[in-house]
Amino acid sequence: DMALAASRLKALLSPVLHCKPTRLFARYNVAAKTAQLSKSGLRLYCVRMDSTGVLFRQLFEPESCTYTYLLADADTKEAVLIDPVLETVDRDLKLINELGLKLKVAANTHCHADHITGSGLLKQKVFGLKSAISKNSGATADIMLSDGDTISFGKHSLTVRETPGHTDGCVTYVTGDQSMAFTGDALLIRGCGRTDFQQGCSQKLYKSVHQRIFTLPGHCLLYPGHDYKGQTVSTVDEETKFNPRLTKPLDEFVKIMNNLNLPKPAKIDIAVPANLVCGLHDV
Ligand SMILES: N[C@@H](CCC(=O)N[C@@H](CSS)C(=O)NCC(=O)O)C(=O)O
Repeated sequence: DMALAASRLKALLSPVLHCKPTRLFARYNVAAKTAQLSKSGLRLYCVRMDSTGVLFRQLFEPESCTYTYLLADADTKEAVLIDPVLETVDRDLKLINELGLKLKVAANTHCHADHITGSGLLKQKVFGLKSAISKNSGATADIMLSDGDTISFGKHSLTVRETPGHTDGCVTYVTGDQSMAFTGDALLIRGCGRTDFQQGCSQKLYKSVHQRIFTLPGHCLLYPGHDYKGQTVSTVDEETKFNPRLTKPLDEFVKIMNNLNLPKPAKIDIAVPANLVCGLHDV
């Protein structure tokens, strides 16, 4: 009957549309709405529960335009938080508690320069929580990650791919089925992380993206560490076709990166030292 057909269609379309239909409207003109949304206290996030039973939330911190990602095993309730932000720790914990999840690991994609990580404060608030960061980051954490390491949550896991270039310690976290990758600041949607401080190197970044991210399956969903225009998700196929920087040959890419002329992140002088020790609250 019609109801059954409609529910089957919805189920079929769900992974394609990715967001709950009501949230799809928020995708349009999101840049113009971001300030308004944050003022009204509404959370801008994307929802997914795929057939493998990974529960997923994309959370946004509007001051630094940082994405935090929550992934959990829907059965065991074990959860991982990628790139938590100090200012939104209570929001994240509220959601984690509402969903009945057990937060096991707070994993950073790198030592951030623009905001303070929430890992240290989370460790104070969640008994047994472990922090994780690349061993090449210069920072301290409970779990020091190397290429190929995995972070498990229930029957699921994230695999570490080292993607240096924005910083030496940048990593991309890839789900076990390679359907999602969390690229931090190595690859942004139609952009990439800057390479003008913290060991930044445009040649290294180009190699990382081409060899470690663009080699993932074309349908792999790419979730960046930031977005300044309201974009939420991309795919390997899309970025290999439309990324205005990384589709260029290496020499042109290097020229683009040398001429970005971006102002220094406002919080760099407090964020970097704090993030070397897991945020203001220490490991
Ligand atoms: N205005 C922001 C900093 C914006 C910025 O520099 N973003 C970084 C990632 S955070 S270090 C970046 O790599 N941007 C690339 C780009 O093309 O925009 C602030 O003051 O915090």
